Amino acid sequence: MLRADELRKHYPKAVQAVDGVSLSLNEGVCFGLLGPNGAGKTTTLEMLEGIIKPSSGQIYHRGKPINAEYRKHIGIQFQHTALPELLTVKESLQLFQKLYPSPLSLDELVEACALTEYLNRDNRKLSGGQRQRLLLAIALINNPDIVFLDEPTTGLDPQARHNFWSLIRNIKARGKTIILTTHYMDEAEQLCDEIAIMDKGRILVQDTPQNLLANHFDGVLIKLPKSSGLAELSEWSYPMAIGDDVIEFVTPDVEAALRQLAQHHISLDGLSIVAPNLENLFLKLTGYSLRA
Ligand SMILES: Nc1ncnc2c1ncn2[C@@H]1O[C@H](COP(=O)(O)OP(=O)(O)OP(=O)(O)O)[C@@H](O)[C@H]1O
Repeated sequence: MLRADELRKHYPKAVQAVDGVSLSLNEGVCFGLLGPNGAGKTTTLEMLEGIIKPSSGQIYHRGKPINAEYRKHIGIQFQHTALPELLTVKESLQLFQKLYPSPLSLDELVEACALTEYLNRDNRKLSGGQRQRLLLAIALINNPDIVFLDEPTTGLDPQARHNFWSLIRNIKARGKTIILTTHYMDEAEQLCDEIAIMDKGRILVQDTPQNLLANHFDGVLIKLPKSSGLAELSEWSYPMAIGDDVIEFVTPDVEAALRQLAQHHISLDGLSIVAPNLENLFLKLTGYSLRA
């Protein structure tokens, strides 16, 4: 559906924002682009959307280099969009419908984005979650093949985020290819078939979340409070990550690790055993903690 070869973007008097990104996305996948602030996600997305030109590299849609036609096949939900003032949700959708030769009907948009209750509400009175749903409906108006979502749930409360996730799943079930950026690792784990983690303009890893975790972690993560004294031990088999309050290590053999802790008289109070998740992987690869 979409392929990018060796995309680079250099801004004058600035860093190399994107430094050789290649991607290949099949139809119907949900692809997540993750990375710390300034990693180059938005720049990559804007090149894939055809909004900015790469300094070098090429993008192909269904095997052909992208051109003016491409715009007709994509929908974009921008991170920051000003909605028309003094209009209701219904009037806004009708306004955007006029921009396209064969837009989706109001009923289809309202159903896809769960907007029935808010149709007659003034745009300015929408909550964060309702606003994002309207912006998603606007992105879907031309019935695109590919939908781009730039941090679609940033700033939403947990319930609104979960509601938005179910809309994205519905859109995916309609066969759309979805490309999203996010700072939320649980969002990527929930929604994405494939993810790429970027840093400093380059893709560090790209695969399914399951494969990435299986390839980077050999076992489970054991966490102990720092006060357990584990950090002070001179003889310990597993590499430890020591945080302000917590010590973590990965082990393929939980029983052996627990036996070792007991032999060293380390208290197991507050011990937890968890499966490593994308957040642990992100920290391992980039060394940054994530913005909430
Ligand atoms: N128009 C521009 N002119 C100059 N530099 C830019 C421009 N846009 C982005 N940059 C720089 O390019 C780099 C990548 O920025 P980009 O916005 O793509 O990162 P990001 O991963 O989307 O970050 P965030 O998560 O904060 O949105 C940063 O160093 C940024 O300052």
